[in-house]
Formats: sequence, structure tokens, C-alpha cells
Amino acid sequence: MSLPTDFIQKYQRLLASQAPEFLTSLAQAPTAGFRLNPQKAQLEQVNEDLSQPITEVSNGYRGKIDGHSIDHLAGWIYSQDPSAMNVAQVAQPQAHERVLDLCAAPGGKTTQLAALMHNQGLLIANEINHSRARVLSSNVERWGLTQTVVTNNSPAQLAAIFPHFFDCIVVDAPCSGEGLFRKDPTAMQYWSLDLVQQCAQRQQEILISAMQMLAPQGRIIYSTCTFAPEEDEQIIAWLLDNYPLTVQDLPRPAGVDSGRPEWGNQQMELKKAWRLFPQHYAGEGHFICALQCTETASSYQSSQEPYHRSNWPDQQLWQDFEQQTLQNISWPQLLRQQDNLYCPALNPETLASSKVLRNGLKLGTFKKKRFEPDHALVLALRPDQFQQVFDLNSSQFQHFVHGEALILTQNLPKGWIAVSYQNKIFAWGKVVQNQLKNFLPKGLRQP
Ligand SMILES: C[S@@+](CC[C@H](N)C(=O)[O-])C[C@H]1O[C@@H](n2cnc3c(N)ncnc32)[C@H](O)[C@@H]1O
Repeated sequence: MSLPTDFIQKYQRLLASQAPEFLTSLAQAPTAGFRLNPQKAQLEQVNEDLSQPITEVSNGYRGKIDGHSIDHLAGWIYSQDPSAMNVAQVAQPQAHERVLDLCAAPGGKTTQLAALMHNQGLLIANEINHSRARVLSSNVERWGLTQTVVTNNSPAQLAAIFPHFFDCIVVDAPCSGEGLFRKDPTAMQYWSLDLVQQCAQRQQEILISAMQMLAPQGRIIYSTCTFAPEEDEQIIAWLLDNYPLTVQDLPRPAGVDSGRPEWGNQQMELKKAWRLFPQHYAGEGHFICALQCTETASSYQSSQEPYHRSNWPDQQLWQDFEQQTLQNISWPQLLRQQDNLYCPALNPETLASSKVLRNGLKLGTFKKKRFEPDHALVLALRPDQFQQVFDLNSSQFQHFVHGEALILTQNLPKGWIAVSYQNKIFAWGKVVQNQLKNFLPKGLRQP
């Protein structure tokens, strides 16, 4: 598929003598990258090629990964375009902060933000599209996150719930996707000069809601995977004209270009934005700008009263499970909702008017006088937090990922057990007589 004529002409005009280099780079093969999960991965244990670290990104590497490997299944790795990895790196979220990832699916930035926050603080990952929100939620689960809430709302709906609440908001905006042309040539089919204008309009709407949620002195990180000035410098110029914001001046890694004031409204502040062009930075292309709110006062009072319920039905079933299966854990809060037990990241009452797919960690479900642990729980805990981990050999692993139960040749205590392969925990099993029953969720089993 060839580049749209309007696109070529536009960038010939904007880039002049630099246009051939840019346009040629779009005909080259896409780059690939992945990140390791610092919560889990021990470098010497991953099966990936770690020979090409991306020095400006914590735990970032160049190279392709296999989405069916044990490293992937156990949540040790996440595939991500190297240029996209710079967004969370620029946001630098802190462990104690309240962070919002407003356009979050499938979860590249969310998993990276949570890793940088050491899985502490509060991270709300929101996605407007329901089926994409489900993918986001499963990636949050795979990454073993406990302090993350996954919501499925429009930015305006969220703004009504969280006025001036967040210290850091990442807006990785839906865009005309010019940085996807190499990876997904069908993106060229949808591209038009009109699409660029429509995206710019939608980006402003999203940012209006984002600004309603930003706390005084908070940071907003705006990014797109497009090169279009209408969606990049011109959006930042509009933000600076309408809100009390300044652009943060962050040192640019090698190969990252500065923003182009002449493509916005000539304000020199725009130079502080980052442009990642594929001909200069080995990635698919991104625009990133970090802005800080200069306002200092807030009238918003957060309502984070404790919501611990001291007694709830079937508490004994949970306590028996915990005593037999887990160790070295203290739960800050436990909450039973319907038949499920959670360790929530946020008071559920705060979220009452929002569509929530995940609030912190789901521990499990009460089913007819027994407690069944959730897949999220086995992925969230460290090996030392289980009483027992059963490490499969290669042949057992092949059978188990297909969904089969295993016949055990050794004696294991009956009940729930964490199952690992190559010492990477990836599922629950249950020992019943001489069998290891399989609780790898059906959707994760491999044909
Ligand atoms: C660039 S993608 C996000 C990628 C994600 N941050 C990541 O790193 O994996 C933009 C997302 O914005 C969502 N979106 C589309 N329209 C939106 C709107 N009006 N408001 C908020 N988000 C929207 C899309 O569904 C899409 O998932």
C-alpha cells in the first residue's frame, strides 16, 4: 500500500529538504520493542534477547516477543513500540500519586505507569470503548497490578466523578495514526486531511475533561502517534492559550527532535515538546508534551474514608483458604461485593456512578460453600507469598496450557496451589487425590 498523495504533499511542504528522508523511512520495516515487568522479571530468567536495551526507558528493550510464551502468559513482558515507551517515562509518576491514564487500552502506558509507581499509589486506567476496556483489564491482570482501577467511561463522565483529583493525567489521545502506517498499512486507508481535523476536535474535547480532573500543580502528559501539527503543536498551543499551564522542559534522549513552534502558533514553549520521527529515533513515531498546572489552590476534598467491613458472610471460607494457601501478606482492605472478594484500590462508593471493570485486586469468588481464588490473585503475588508453588516440566506445561489436568506422581498437599513453569507463576491448580486440576482461564488456554 502506498502513502496517500495528500499526506506526501503535506509533509513535503512542512519538512521541505527533510521530507525525502522522512517519507523513505515510512517505507522501511517497523521496529519492535518490549518491556520487562520489574515486579516479576529476573533478568537472568527471561527467555528474551536482552542485547538491545533502550537506555532512556526503564526495563525497555528492542526486539520482538512471542505472545504465546511463558514469559508473556506469566506477565513478565509487554510488547510495545519503543517510541511509545517514552510517554510514561516522561510522566514519571510517583509511588504516592493519583494517576489517570485517560485513553488507556490496550494498556501499554498503564502497565508502564504502574511499574514506575512500584504498583503503589492509585492508577485509574480508563477506556471509552467496552471491548477495548476488556483487553485493557486483562493486561492489567496479566501484569499483576493491585492498585489499578479499570473503568469504561467517557472522559466527561469521569470528570463528573473526579474534579481536580489527579496529580498526573496521561492523555494518549486517539489520533489520525500516521505513526501506525508501517505496522498497520490499513491505517493509510482511513487517513485523510479531514480525519486529521476531526481528530484534533476530539482531542480538544478529551482535554477539556482532562483539565477538569487535574489537581492544582498537577501534570498532564499529552501524546499522539501521529505527526500532524494540527493534533500535536496546535493542540498544545490551544491548551497554553486556554489553561494555566506551562510546558515542562525535559532533556531529550538522543534521536528525539524538539517540537516545532512554526507548526503551532510560534510560541517558543512548543520547542519543549518531543517529536519522535522514525528517521531519527528507532520507533514508529510519537509526539509527547508534558505540561504542568500553575494553579495552586483546590477546593476539592477527597473522600477516602476507611471502608473496611469487619464481618461479612463466608469470612471463614476465605480465612481457611488464606491459611492453607498463602503467607506473608497483610491486606489493607477486604471487601465482599455480591459473591466476590476484593482488595480494592479505591472506595467503591467513589466509583458508584462509573462503569468499573476492575477495582484493585479481585481475590476470588464464593461458590456454594467454597472459595475459589481468582486468576488475578495468582498473578499478583510473589512466589514467597504462596505456601507452595508447583513447577511444571516442559511436557507437563504443554498439556497444562492446553487446559488438561495432570496426573501427579509425587505427593502434594490437597487444595489450591500456584502453578509455574521455569519458575514463572502463571495459573492456579487444585490438587485432588493424585490429580492437578487446571484453573488456567479458558480464554488463556492455547490450542
Ligand atoms: C492511542 S490509543 C491508546 C493506547 C494506550 N494508551 C496504550 O498505550 O496502550 C487511544 C484510545 O482512545 C480511545 N478513544 C477513542 N475515542 C475516545 C474519546 N472520545 N475519548 C476518550 N478515549 C477515546 C480509543 O478507543 C483508544 O483505545
